[in-house]
Amino acid sequence: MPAISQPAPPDAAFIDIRGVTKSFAKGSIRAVDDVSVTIDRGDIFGFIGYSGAGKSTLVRLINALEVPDSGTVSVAGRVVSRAKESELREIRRDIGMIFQHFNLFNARTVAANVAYPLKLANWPAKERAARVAELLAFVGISDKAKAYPAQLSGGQKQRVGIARALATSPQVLLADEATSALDPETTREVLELLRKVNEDLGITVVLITHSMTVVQHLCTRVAVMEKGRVVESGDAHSLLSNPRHPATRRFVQSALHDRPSEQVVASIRQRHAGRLVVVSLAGGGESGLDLSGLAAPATVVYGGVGEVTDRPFGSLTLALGGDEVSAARAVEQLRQRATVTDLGTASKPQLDPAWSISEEGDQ
Ligand SMILES: Nc1ncnc2c1ncn2[C@@H]1O[C@H](COP(=O)(O)OP(=O)(O)OP(=O)(O)O)[C@@H](O)[C@H]1O
Repeated sequence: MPAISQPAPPDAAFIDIRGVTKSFAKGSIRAVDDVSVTIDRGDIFGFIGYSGAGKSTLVRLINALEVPDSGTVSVAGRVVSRAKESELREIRRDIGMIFQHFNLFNARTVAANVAYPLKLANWPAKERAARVAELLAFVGISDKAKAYPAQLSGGQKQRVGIARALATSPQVLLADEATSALDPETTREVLELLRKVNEDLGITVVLITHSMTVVQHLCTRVAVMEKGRVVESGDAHSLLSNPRHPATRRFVQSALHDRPSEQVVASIRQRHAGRLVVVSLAGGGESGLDLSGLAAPATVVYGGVGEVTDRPFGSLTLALGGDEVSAARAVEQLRQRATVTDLGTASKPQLDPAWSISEEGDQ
């Protein structure tokens, strides 16, 4: 291994992005704006956010396809953001990447596509063939070794992409919208394969997605990006079940439709005079939220529930009946069991503007 001139700071995380800014068009587009994120070894870390948020640029900074204007990026103990040309090949061998449109060589067979990085790394032909066979078996397409990409389905093409990205035994796999071109069934299969890459091979997976499904099924940690900045980050389950930033709320809402907009609240109030509360399943324990034994009768009037990393999340809006005192007691009981947002009554509404998601804001 060639000498690497710049070791990462001693306290650096496995992937350590510190104060990174990257602009384009002579500084007029700030694609990544003072971002600091740490990713631990073994994480499945998702960058989420809408188009143009800066996700791809950030990931391209991790494998040194872009150089930051300021800040540093280090991966597995070395600074990649200022690596010399001579070091880049070594660094990229350690960081595999897969793409939305697979980026396969159409004129080469599956086996030749997977062998390509090994050829670049000067592996002898015999060892190359053995490694390719091993990789194709791992991704489950041994029978397609001699096929050409045009003869494969989207899911099979992404399996080839994954096998090729794993060829040189990287420590990190970057996935840029890797399932966006696939149907839901194939998406689930590819997500399972990525989980296997993480669990069986111990590879840290960093993915970019605008899909809640991907985050729900795969990510252990997430960072939400908006306008070049990371606006919220943390453990996937707690962040998605208790989103604080409006961008995160919109993201969860777009998939789960669990929280009523102001307009929906107004329409619910026409049918229910009592107090409305939104209870998040985040605090409801591993198995869900117990609604039994409340001091006031509770009617579910809105909500959405799903799973993240095999634990329930989402929220339910309840209309509490009975008198004011029993409703207040029921709210206290609910607060013992879950995170509660009190929307008040029609005569005393308490809608927190920061919490609410207007129809306009939904994307
Ligand atoms: N090479 C470039 N030259 C000029 N502008 C760029 C370049 N790369 C990215 N940008 C701009 O930087 C901003 C962030 O782009 P980026 O692709 O990182 O966002 P994204 O969140 O990945 O979005 P998408 O999901 O659409 O790819 C956008 O405004 C984009 O147009």
